[in-house]
Amino acid sequence: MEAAPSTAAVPNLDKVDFLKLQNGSDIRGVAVAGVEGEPLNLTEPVSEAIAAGFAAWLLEKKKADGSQRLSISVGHDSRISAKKLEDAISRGIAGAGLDVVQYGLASTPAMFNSTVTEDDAFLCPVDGSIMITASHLPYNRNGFKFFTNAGGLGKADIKNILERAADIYNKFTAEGLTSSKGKALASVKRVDYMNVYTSDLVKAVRKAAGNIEKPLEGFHIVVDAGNGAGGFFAAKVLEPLGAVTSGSQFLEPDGMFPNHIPNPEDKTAMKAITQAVLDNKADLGIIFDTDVDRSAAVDSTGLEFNRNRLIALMSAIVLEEHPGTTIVTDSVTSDGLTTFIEKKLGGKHHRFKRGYKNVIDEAIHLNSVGEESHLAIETSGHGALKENHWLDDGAYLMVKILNKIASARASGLTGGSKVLTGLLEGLQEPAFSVELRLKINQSHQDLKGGSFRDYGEAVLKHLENYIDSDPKLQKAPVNYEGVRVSGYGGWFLLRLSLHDPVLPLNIEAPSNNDAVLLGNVVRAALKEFSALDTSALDKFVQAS
Ligand SMILES: O=P(O)(O)OC[C@H]1O[C@H](O)[C@H](O)[C@@H](O)[C@@H]1O
Repeated sequence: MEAAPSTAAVPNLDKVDFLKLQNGSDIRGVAVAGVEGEPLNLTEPVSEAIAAGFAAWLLEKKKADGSQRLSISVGHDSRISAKKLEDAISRGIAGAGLDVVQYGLASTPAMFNSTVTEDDAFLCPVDGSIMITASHLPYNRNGFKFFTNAGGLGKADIKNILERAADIYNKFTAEGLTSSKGKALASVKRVDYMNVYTSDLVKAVRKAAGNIEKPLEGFHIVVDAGNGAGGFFAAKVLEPLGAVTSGSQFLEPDGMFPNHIPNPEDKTAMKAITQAVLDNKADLGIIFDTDVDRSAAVDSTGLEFNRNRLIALMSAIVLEEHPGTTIVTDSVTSDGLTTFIEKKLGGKHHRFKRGYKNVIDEAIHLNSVGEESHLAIETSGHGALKENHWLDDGAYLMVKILNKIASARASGLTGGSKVLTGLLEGLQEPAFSVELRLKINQSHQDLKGGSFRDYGEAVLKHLENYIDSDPKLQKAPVNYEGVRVSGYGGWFLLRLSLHDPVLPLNIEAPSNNDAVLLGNVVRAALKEFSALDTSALDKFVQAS
């Protein structure tokens, strides 16, 4: 970083400092100081510049000619840095001459929805939208997700915005920053958009149940929002539909996340909602991540509908509506899921890559080339339906589940969540499954100054050749990511992480012993790669 010229209003930053904030199709950084080794990089001026960069990108995209004033909605999750970043973002947008519509506490899917809602009274549709969130990451982080009515922005757009932001930032003057404050005060409007969004969810369930006002009457459903932004689901969705929600927990927003990480992939979080269901003798439990684009559920016996089971459940629901359709998932899904989707449900399983944007884009692509697909879903709990604008929406996934129990009730079936559990009949689940994350040491001499991605690719290539020489192992005939191999009654997948210098290794097998045999194959194949930290794998095979 260069020294700041004395006239600068902000410390000087290079373009690369901005580009480091990119995390796939999101922006992520440190917004709260005080954690050792994690210096602040998502400051207020940086955020203001990023918002101005988005505004400039949007003006160009929409070819706005000045006759129409564009507007951008801004929402946030429960993080402690939310308010200051909301102000900074608003200044960036207003400074660029666009209107700002603040929603306050909101969910990521609701923000996208505001670009497609037709409702003048709520200043909708907006032209663009920004969600301030860092999903399930620790309290000191924050970030941004951007939307237009075409969906979430992709990687190339984010890079473009960050490049613009770097230029804008380095031209900030003290007067400019002061004047953007004035402009923001004048052009910010506040709207209770979550009311519109939640009433749409309520309408969807009522309609699916045959226009019954309270289709969930008699159901006891507990919600765990993990102190993120999803608490609205109990009072604004479930209760108007007639459900009892007592025993729901951690609904109050608290950016220190004092109870558990709001993340349906987290074991402690799943344990917490399961316990709440059992303690309250509830029919169903629902859990969200911080910004409500991911979710999972729990049936009345404590069976978790997350990961492969959530995909199986959603596939069963979607395939009833669209027989034969293709279900696009991420790469770490079980073999049993493929059998279930294809043999039991009569659909097609397209096992693609990890990353919610990847699976959604792939489903859109399949439709464009004539293969019908209605569901794109990841084991992480991200899921999107064609009928819902391919919007990655954890709350909508739960609405589909509620529709199922409400319509079962309407047609005279009793038994609460049993109708859901019944849909999973025939799903084979592995007796043993594990994910081990093998780190690449980026400063190791073996990288020879190259990127960790190049090194990771070399590891994968070597593993692939190694497998070819072992007749007990078979490479997956169709595979889009990493090296997936069957053997010893199970399978493993080694792939590059989407963002980190890590090779995640997933193993599923009929027993712990078989999993160790598979682990040993990988260990033997990788032993010469000294920049790869295989201690997690060593520990796994030695302990077993
Ligand atoms: O590749 P990994 O490190 O396992 O991370 C993969 C995950 O990254 C992010 O969290 C994305 O939001 C997820 O959609 C994706 O599944």
